[in-house]
Amino acid sequence: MTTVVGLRAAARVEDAVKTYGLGDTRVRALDHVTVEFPVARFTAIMGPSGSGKSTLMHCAAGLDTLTAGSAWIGDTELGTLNDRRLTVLRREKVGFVFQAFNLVPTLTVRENITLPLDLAGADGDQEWIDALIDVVGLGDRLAHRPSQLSGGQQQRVAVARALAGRPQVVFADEPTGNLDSRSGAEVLGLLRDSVDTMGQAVVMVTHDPVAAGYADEVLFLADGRLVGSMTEPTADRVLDRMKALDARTADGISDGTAARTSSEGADGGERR
Ligand SMILES: Nc1ncnc2c1ncn2[C@@H]1O[C@H](COP(=O)(O)OP(=O)(O)OP(=O)(O)O)[C@@H](O)[C@H]1O
Repeated sequence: MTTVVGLRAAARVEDAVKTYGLGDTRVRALDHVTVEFPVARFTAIMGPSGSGKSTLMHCAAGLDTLTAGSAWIGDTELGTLNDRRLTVLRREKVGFVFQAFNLVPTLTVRENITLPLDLAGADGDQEWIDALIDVVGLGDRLAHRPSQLSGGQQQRVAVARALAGRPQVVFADEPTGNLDSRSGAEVLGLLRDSVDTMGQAVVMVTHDPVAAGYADEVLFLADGRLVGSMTEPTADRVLDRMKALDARTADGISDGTAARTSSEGADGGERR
């Protein structure tokens, strides 16, 4: 089992198994995965297509349920919550950033940013909201609707919205997938800043080695298993590792020993 010495977990899954379908069509999307997402750390999840990245993120974020094992946000095990309490926990403790921005088209920029707080009936910390608006650089666009913004600006609104309620953890699913490289860099810089200056926990699924290079640690999945990790990643090193994983997947190599332990993961991948 993975252990993170001295780092508090904002979210974690333990011995997570997720299967889809029945009989011949049964797919094991997660195969006994144990991982922690610490406070004040930016974790990227990478792996070949179909390796289980989205499934891991969705189950860790309470958007989907595990077949076996447990998922936790802070001290709360998600499997113990009914639908209503799970919805409240997601609203109060989790921030989401999606590839497609998912802003509400009829609301202004400011209304989109404060939406999670408004839904929770909370006033929020206005100073904090103003600071966020400042950081995302959209102070002169607050009365605009999303359709009046560029893709990069829309995603910056989405990041501000995810951070508005100071959630326990932010999950970002391909947040730069629809952006050009400059806008992508701005969004990744914002996520990075939220980790460095606010101690935010950020978990990001990405196919992009450059995006993964912004993280503190990259976790690699293959065939539903955690097969390695890399701390202090660079785009080049991540790309090399992905090439090796893709080759391994293409060869159909699955040696059954992929579940990671704390000392596994090349490149000094032991978790800090
Ligand atoms: N709702 C579903 N029903 C059946 N099988 C599913 C479902 N969702 C995912 N799967 C299967 O589970 C496995 C993992 O899928 P997942 O979407 O988590 O992979 P991924 O690594 O995010 O892939 P990609 O990089 O292509 O988005 C795949 O084999 C996929 O076909």
